[in-house]
Amino acid sequence: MHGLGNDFVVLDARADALPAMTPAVARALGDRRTGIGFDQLVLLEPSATNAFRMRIFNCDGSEVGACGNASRAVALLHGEAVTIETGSGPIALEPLDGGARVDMGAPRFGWDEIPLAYPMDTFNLPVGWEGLDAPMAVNVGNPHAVFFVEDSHAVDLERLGPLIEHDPIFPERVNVNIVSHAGSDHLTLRVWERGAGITRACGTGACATAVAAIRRGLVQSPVRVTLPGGDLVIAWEPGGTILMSGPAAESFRGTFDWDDYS
Ligand SMILES: N[C@@H](CCC[C@H](N)C(=O)O)C(=O)O
Repeated sequence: MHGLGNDFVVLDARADALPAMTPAVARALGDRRTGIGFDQLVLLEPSATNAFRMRIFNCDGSEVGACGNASRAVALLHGEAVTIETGSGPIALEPLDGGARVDMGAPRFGWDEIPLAYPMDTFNLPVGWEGLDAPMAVNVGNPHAVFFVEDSHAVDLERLGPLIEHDPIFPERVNVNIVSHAGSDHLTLRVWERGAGITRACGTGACATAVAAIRRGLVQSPVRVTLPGGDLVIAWEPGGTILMSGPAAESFRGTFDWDDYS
């Protein structure tokens, strides 16, 4: 499945259990030349607290708490409104025609909630990397640094993305968002994803970016966020939860032999 070209392999183990997923199996499946290939692997499992549980693995094998685009894909697959368990708490999915709306929960801004290595002002982090300065740090189920620039396409994200992702001030690494202001309710965004690199779209990146831009007074909710793969609409009022709307699609279904990857 994919959401704006951010692509996923979705394994549905809600009714029939699969062998245990490990970082090594996720990495092997995620290899675009020797495996199936994806930005994220999504594993659906039974849940003790909600309708079912969604686990998310980046293509480097790391397990993470949230994925906005995959949440819309899972909403489409499930086909009816449902609240599910994720590593970062429950989220509410509502399928729409050709996509979904997801309540991603409330953003968090505490330095230890991002998390950062030590106390810092998360509204304007007092740090910079070669001209990329003073990002806002936001956790929307996963950690994001949001940099506002004049022209997001002029930034060498391929080179700076991994530098920032692995900077020791982010002990759990970070997703890197480069945003330019396109209008009073419109932003343009490119994302270097933690554990996956540059993707065509990042749903949580769009959420973190819209929240950061609203907090800085640059735009008003709802915000249209244009990513290389297309547009998402993000609604958020301070103190509330984030509503993300956008498309999702199924690409194909198939089978593979687990033994080839373990
Ligand atoms: N593609 C995603 C985010 C996936 C997880 C992220 N790379 C992380 O490590 O936190 C999205 O659509 O939100």
